[in-house]
Amino acid sequence: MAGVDYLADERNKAEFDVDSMKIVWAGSRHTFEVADRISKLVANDPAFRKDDRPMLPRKELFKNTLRKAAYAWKLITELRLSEEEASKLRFFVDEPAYTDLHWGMFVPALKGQCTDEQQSKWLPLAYKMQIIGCYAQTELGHGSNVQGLETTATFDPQTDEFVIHSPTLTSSKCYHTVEVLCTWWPGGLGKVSTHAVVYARLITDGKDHGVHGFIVQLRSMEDHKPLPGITVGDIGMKFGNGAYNTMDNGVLTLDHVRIPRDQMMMRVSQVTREGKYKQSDVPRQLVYGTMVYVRQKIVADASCALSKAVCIATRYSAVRRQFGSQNGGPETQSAHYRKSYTGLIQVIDYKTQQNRLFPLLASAYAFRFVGEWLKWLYTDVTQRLAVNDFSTLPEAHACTAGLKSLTTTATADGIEECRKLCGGHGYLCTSGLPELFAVYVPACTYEGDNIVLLLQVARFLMKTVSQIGSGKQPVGTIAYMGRVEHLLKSRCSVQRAEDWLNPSQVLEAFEARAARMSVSCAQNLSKFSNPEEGFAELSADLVEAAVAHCQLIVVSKFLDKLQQDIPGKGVKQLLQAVCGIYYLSLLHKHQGEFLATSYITPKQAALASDQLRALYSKVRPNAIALVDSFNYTDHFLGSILGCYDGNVYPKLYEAAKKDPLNDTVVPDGYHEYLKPLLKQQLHSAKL
Ligand SMILES: CC/C=C\C/C=C\C/C=C\C/C=C\CC/C=C/C(=O)SCCNC(=O)CCNC(=O)[C@H](O)C(C)(C)COP(=O)(O)OP(=O)(O)OC[C@H]1O[C@@H](n2cnc3c(N)ncnc32)[C@H](O)[C@@H]1OP(=O)(O)O
Ligand SMILES: Cc1cc2nc3c(=O)[nH]c(=O)nc-3n(C[C@H](O)[C@H](O)[C@H](O)COP(=O)(O)OP(=O)(O)OC[C@H]3O[C@@H](n4cnc5c(N)ncnc54)[C@H](O)[C@@H]3O)c2cc1C
Repeated sequence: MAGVDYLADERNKAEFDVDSMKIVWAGSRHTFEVADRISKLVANDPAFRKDDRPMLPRKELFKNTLRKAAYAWKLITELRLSEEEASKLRFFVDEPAYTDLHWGMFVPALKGQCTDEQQSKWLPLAYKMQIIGCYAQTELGHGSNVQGLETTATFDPQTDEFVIHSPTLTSSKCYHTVEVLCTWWPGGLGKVSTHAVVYARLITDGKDHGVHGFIVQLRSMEDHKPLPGITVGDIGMKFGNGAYNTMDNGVLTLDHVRIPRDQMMMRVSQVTREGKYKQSDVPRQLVYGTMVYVRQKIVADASCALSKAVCIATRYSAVRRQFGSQNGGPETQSAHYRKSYTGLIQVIDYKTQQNRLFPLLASAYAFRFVGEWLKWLYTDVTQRLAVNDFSTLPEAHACTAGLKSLTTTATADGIEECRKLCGGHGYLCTSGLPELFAVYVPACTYEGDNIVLLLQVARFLMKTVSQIGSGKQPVGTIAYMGRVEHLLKSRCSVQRAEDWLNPSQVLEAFEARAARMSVSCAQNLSKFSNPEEGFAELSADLVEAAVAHCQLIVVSKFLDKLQQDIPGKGVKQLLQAVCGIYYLSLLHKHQGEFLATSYITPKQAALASDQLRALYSKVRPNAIALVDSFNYTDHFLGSILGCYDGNVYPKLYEAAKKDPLNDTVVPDGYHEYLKPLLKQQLHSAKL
């Protein structure tokens, strides 16, 4: 039944202005309008079809991605799209591709690590895609430990060149196996990139200066063949069908490959014509700047992935009915469902479903706002660096690392929970959830393993605690440590469930928990004579303290958002309820920590749970409108269960009919394998 909106009754229940919420979600009216226009452009163009991805063999899948990327570029140039519109177009095409790495890492690395002169040479080529680049840092044997990379860049003063060399095949002493030490993983490297930013140990005059970035041409601009000394290829199939296999993650060995001296990225440090190593007046850590940039982007992206999953699970939970009486249904049902499902319960009305779904819905909003704030922080630190103010760099590193870890872990887990929330149908590829999970889950690993990144946050926290009382006042996200004495002895004043809606009370609860966990770790660390040994021994506790600190940041940025002027009928009130669900569900989940640090009592924890249930009831009638506010097209969602009109069952049935296995009634292989088997059983039965 074309045109019927099976979720119309749900939409009519909304108590807030959805159009205004769409603007809040997008960040501004302008951003909303761009996203709305570009998403429809993509959705209406059959060239961007993506429902066939799980069924395509790798080569075809990959060729399709090349086709889509080339077509997208054609549109971008022909329609003269702005940088903002072009990046939205790539986003809504929604297919991992070499372009993510070209625009997402190669170009930012050139911008952040090259001198002005180098940028004026390389950036115009990259902007016009006359060269395509990737970010080649990770090696087969070294990913997290960047300082341990083994590729070398040795300066040859005779020729004014660097000789880039991957360690050769070396015999491993144990097991007598051969260990290959090469670059491994970079996206876009395997089959596409003409150039790479390669990270290698800089050697001048026999001295090792640590890891630096170099621009290396990989392939001929004439025939795309690897240049002499370069061996390059794809690393093979990854998790899931379709999914991230549209990306050519690659392997690279460099056998004494020569590049001109001016292809060392020289913003942070330089090598002179004479081979002298010079360090600029900037911290060495700026060599890692591209990772800080991308981690910030990944945080913003987490809310997109989680909101997609939540939109699917919420719409489907309103469509799906289980149990209940056959006689007399809730009065809000649409005519269609009243006829066929009278009295059956929408699964979204089960409190257990709400208890799993609504905190994820709230997390999607929370990550959106913290992502906005992190973008501001990143812009701020970049402006400071430009005028040699490096004071906020450690905080920016801790925030990007910690929030990248927190949001990607919660998002990956959340997508999987949404799959389960959709019952059996969630397991179908047509639900969109298996592919979303398979594409998303490596975000917990790339750009820094999430545990490794939390340990960076923990180091920052321990450093801050050790400086308390030294006169150095902590600022920014760590300012609460300046009030540590108060936070260690204060007690929660909540007496009624509604008191948990008081922002300053909530903030103090999260600050007290984070401060107490950090201080407790610091006290335990001080018992070790060797601090590094202590850090390793206590690392599990340190990770928990880091998580508490990062959750505090997300909660505080959500509360800050609510201090702003938010126009639109009922929008602010709904966001207050959503924010409440975010922090109260965290409080409930980590109750043990809030109780163990003695800031709250068991009675206050119970009151928090009461308030949380009340907020579920407030959000329930608004749930569909809250996910409609993401403004996702059916194309972008890529899910039958999440389709806008809620007409799920006929669509599932039609999609199943189109599966290649249903091309024939009798399957291929029947005559070879089934018939003889069945005949044999018939024969033995007769005997
Ligand atoms: C489908 C994509 C979807 C969404 C994304 C959206 C947009 C993004 C676009 C494209 C991305 C697409 C796909 C992703 C592709 C993935 C790419 C990659 O994975 S690239 C490789 C990334 N690798 C890593 O992240 C490695 C992790 N390791 C590290 O970062 C560091 O080595 C580590 C932080 C672990 C360093 O530890 P440490 O032992 O302390 O080393 P070091 O001595 O080097 O550090 C000393 C000193 O420096 C501080 N520090 C460390 N890092 C930074 C930094 N980045 N910035 C500032 N400061 C830093 C460290 O804290 C320490 O400080 P103190 O001395 O203690 O003060
Ligand atoms: C899909 C995908 C795309 C990628 N794209 C790129 C790319 O474009 N360019 C690029 O250069 N790289 C890329 N990578 C590589 C990625 O950056 C690394 O895999 C990542 O940084 C993790 O490093 P690792 O693989 O060495 O993990 P490992 O460090 O080997 O992690 C293994 C385990 O050890 C634990 N561990 C490691 N160190 C510690 C520690 N100090 N303390 C406690 N636990 C520890 C980890 O928590 C983890 O559980 C990509 C990876 C993936 C999966």
